[in-house]
Amino acid sequence: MQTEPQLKRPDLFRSAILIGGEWVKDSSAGEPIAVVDPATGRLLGTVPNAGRAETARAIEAADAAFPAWREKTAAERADHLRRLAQLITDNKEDLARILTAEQGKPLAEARGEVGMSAAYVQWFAEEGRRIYGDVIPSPWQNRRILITKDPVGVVGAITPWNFPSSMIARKLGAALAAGCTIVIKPASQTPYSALAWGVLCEEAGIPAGVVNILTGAARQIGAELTSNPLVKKITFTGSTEVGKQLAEQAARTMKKVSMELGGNAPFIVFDDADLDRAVEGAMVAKYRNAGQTCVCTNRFLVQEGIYDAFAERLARASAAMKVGNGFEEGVVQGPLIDERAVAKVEEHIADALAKGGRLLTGGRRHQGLGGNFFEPTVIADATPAMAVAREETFGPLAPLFRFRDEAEAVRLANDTEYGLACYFYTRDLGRAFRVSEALEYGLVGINEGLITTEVAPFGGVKESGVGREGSKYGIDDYLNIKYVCVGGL
Ligand SMILES: NC(=O)c1ccc[n+]([C@@H]2O[C@H](COP(=O)([O-])OP(=O)(O)OC[C@H]3O[C@@H](n4cnc5c(N)ncnc54)[C@H](O)[C@@H]3O)[C@@H](O)[C@H]2O)c1
Ligand SMILES: O=C[C@H](O)CS(=O)(=O)O
Repeated sequence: MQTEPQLKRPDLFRSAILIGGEWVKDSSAGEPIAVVDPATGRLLGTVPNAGRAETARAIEAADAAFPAWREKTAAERADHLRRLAQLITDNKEDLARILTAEQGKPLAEARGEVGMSAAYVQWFAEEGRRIYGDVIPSPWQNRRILITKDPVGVVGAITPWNFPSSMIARKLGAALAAGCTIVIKPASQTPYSALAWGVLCEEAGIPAGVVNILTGAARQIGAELTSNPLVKKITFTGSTEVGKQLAEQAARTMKKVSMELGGNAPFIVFDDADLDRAVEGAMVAKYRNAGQTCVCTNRFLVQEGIYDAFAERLARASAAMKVGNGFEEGVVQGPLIDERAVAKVEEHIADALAKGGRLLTGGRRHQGLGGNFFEPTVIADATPAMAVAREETFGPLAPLFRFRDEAEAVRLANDTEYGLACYFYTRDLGRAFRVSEALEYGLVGINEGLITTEVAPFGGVKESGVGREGSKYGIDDYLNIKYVCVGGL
């Protein structure tokens, strides 16, 4: 039995894909895909299983829509994006309920994600009007040098299940503001948030073909997006493993790529830290979205002088968290996305305990709830030999590593192929600058555990990806720079 969420606007809950302004149920890749509520296991509905044929049609529709969309003025495109941002805000409750139903996060977090989504769209509505070029002093008397920035064209976007709305906002907002058109493939676990975006894009007056949304066979859709010569850019958010595959595929037709990939965030607590602030920051940096965010702390590095006090406080706060269905009042941690995610957390815990880790709280599937629910877990005496030191857990597991001095903390923090987010707590100003400058990461939180905002560049270094989303930098990846030399003057 289908149990779609209760909405004020049931029309936002779409089980069809959007190609060239048409809602269709074509499924050339096989049977429609079942979407289940990760909290209850109940069927929410099915969505089309699109393959290469539908993807090629969507790319052609985006290509056909590109000339007229790019010819609009930046102000005209901004009007559409502002209307979209307002529609997202006006429908926040329904969009949040769809998000919690398919992804599981607590409703309060889902509302926050939808709010962030509107903020990204609003931000790029404004940024699109500030795509400035240059006039460069010419080295020649009779020539002038002009620099313009042009939209790249058709964009292929592939997004993850953990932030099914805001990961679209960061891409769609920048792409459309730049004058590009887009084909989006959301994760099969969470398609409904993306399809609701399609409804609101239509209501915002965005012309048919500018935004196309496909659900279906990831490999087939990805293969078409990365190989079709009409697609000029690929923007991907997801695991490093898949990101590398897509970048390799896209290289064969030299497409621009933006890659927002995996992380292994260290959270460093120095002896001089404000302990209350450090614990408060640790809770949000670890347990947001049940630990399923790319910027979640994966390793706690705690200086030996404050180690026991921090460990005791973090374990106590973790044990006090209310775990349950995201629709339930007061719940602060929902289910993990699926059985595979639960198994990975269990593997990391078993490995840590087998290698000398000491369990302080949690450590197992939630005894009362079962299913995909997992107890917030803190393990002390973690060491670099453990899997959690190198692999992204992507769940509610907090391993505590001990260090002696600043140099060791920096060495441990940087000892990873990832470089997305990191956090550290100190009240020493000199240390704040020394450590921030030494850490090899794209995002640094000093005495803060939640730093994402649309006004700042989001992205990583090393194997956490390339490119930046949000901020004044986020639109650059959707533009080509053109040098015009005007001669014979
Ligand atoms: N850096 C960021 O901003 C950011 C944000 C969210 C998630 N992530 C990362 O994403 C991962 C978790 O998300 P996930 O499990 O959805 O990642 P994933 O890489 O498994 O999937 C991401 C998207 O890629 C699609 N996909 C998978 N294999 C594909 C293929 N061969 N060809 C084309 N598309 C393919 C999926 O269907 C999904 O839409 C974590 O590693 C997390 O750190 C990073
Ligand atoms: O999972 C990755 C998201 O980018 C997290 S955030 O909400 O943007 O910080």
